[in-house]
Amino acid sequence: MQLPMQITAQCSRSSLPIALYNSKQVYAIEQAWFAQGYDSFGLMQQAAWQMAQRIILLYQQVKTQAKSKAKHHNHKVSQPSACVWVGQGNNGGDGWLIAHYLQQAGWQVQVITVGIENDNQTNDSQNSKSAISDALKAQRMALDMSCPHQRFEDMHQYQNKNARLDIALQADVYIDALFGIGLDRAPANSYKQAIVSFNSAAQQIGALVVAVDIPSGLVASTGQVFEGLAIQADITLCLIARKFGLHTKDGMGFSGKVIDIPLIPFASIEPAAILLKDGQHLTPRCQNSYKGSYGHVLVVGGNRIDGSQGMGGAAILTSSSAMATGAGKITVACHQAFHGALLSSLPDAMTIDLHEQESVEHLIKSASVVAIGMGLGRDEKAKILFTRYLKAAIAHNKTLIIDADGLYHLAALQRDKNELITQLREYSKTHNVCLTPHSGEAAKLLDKKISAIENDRSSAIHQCANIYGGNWVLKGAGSLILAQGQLYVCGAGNAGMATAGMGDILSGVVAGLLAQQDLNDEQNNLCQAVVIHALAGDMLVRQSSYDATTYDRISGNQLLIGQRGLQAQDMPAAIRHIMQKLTC
Ligand SMILES: NC(=O)C1=CN([C@@H]2O[C@H](COP(=O)(O)OP(=O)(O)OC[C@H]3O[C@@H](n4cnc5c(N)ncnc54)[C@H](O)[C@@H]3O)[C@@H](O)[C@H]2O)[C@@H](O)CC1
Ligand SMILES: Nc1ncnc2c1ncn2[C@@H]1O[C@H](COP(=O)(O)OP(=O)(O)O)[C@@H](O)[C@H]1O
Repeated sequence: MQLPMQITAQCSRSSLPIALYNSKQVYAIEQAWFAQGYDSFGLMQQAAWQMAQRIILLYQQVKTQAKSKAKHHNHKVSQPSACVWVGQGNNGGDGWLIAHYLQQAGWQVQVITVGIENDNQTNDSQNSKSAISDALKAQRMALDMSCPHQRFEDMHQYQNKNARLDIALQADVYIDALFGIGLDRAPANSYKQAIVSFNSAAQQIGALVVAVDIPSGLVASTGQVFEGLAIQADITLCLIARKFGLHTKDGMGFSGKVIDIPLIPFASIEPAAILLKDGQHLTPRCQNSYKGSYGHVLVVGGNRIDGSQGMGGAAILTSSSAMATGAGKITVACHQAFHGALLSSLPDAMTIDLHEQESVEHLIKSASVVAIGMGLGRDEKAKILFTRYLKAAIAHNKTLIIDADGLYHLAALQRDKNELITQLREYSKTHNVCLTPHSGEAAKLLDKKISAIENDRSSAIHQCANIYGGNWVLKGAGSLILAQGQLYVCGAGNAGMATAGMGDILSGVVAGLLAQQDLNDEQNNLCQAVVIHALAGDMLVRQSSYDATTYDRISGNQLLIGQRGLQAQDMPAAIRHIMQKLTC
């Protein structure tokens, strides 16, 4: 459902970083609270009461918006209704109590139970005693008020799997309380079917979908959705602490707008990660400065393997975006077949033949930052170049960005137990080395399957850092950044950016920012680069607070770019815009 402006504004980007926690940590926070003598059922009642109030408010906002849009107002006030789907755990307990409080507030409610045998029994022997008792207490409290309910397993949707759209339970709001942070395996049987039915029924009737704590099917600690199946929420009411999984991998796509319901104070637990949504302010340039004040980026990539078309575009994109961040000088060491193309799209850059090894080494010595690997190629000749230039960059104490084919060669060096990996790891303890794989590249670096990386991206990025040293970005929806041992999640970016060359653009932003010594550590670090890149992508598809008019490069006509068709070459203009906004 399209959410009204008031709701999106409530959840709009704030510049304050938000701490993210995994399930284990949230359970620990709860336990610490109970250890102080607070009652767990009391907390559940508090949670449900606050969520019920929030749902009433959200529904009023949706209703007001719908009315103002309708040509002929229907002034008849109808009783609002909610269909609450509950599972057997405490998340289900929250659901029962929300139904109870909404009913008390005059709503018409209908509870659909899943995996619950009858009114007085939960059927999961694995559940802890206290968890069962809280969920059961909640259930009994709702049933004592004659809360209407039915078992999903008895419904037509479940009985006749092929006709699941036949019955759509009418309700204004669909509330998902099937699973919370306790989900630890793929929903099967009636649970699986319930998630499918919930989504299709809610979509069919256009209900507002509210997830309790986390959309069911989404794993709080990883952002993974088992078998692609989870509740598609418009709004997630996140209890106690913001869950890591809401913001990375599948999380962003299933959670909708996230609203915090903090409930209890806590301070002593180190978060699993920090969510970044906005860039740091950039200090304006000093009047009395020259190009040398803003660094020299050397881009090493854009090769042409004998007989192939080559990958000159990668180097062009990296250098264009480095320039867009304000780097003072750019030299591109690429195959000479691309020098003409490069200069016609970026006349500000200098070029050198990638294969003139001594000259490139000489340039490495004078550059401030070396970005290596974009379109470098994966053949033996490219491997020799990579090894030689990497050694030169280390020997000359350069800030390094390694991406794309450079990562492929690193993985090969690691497989060969080449001592350059040990050297790199040691070097990165005292120098800035940034490595920016996507999941496929991370899989190569760790010699694992891509699915193993995707199932636990946080663990993958930590493993990369342990083996190779350095600061890392694991790219994708909700990119992870591991810098100086701290994990961050980029809360900006969109699926339009899933297109060729976007990673090359990111390398250029990292290189361009790191080259600018007039910016302090807060302003020119890896996190800042990832966020600027993502905000630029969002700006182009009008998904950010940095919206600006975009113009067609050739015709000069105003453009309305959507996610489909966003191109990497659109990015440098947007990056310039974000840089300017952050400087204001
Ligand atoms: N009293 C408390 O501690 C509070 C808990 N709260 C709620 O409690 C939730 C966590 O409760 P729980 O720990 O009971 O977790 P869940 O409500 O997510 O349920 C976990 C139960 O489901 C089972 N399960 C996991 N995956 C399954 C699958 N695929 N198929 C079938 N069964 C599966 C588990 O074995 C476990 O028994 C939070 O998300 C939050 O909604 C809130 O009420 C705040 C207070
Ligand atoms: N769905 C998405 N949401 C947010 N950001 C995305 C999404 N898909 C891709 N991106 C971003 O776009 C960039 C793509 O990089 P990469 O896969 O390396 O592209 P390429 O190899 O073609 O240059 C990364 O920064 C990534 O985080």
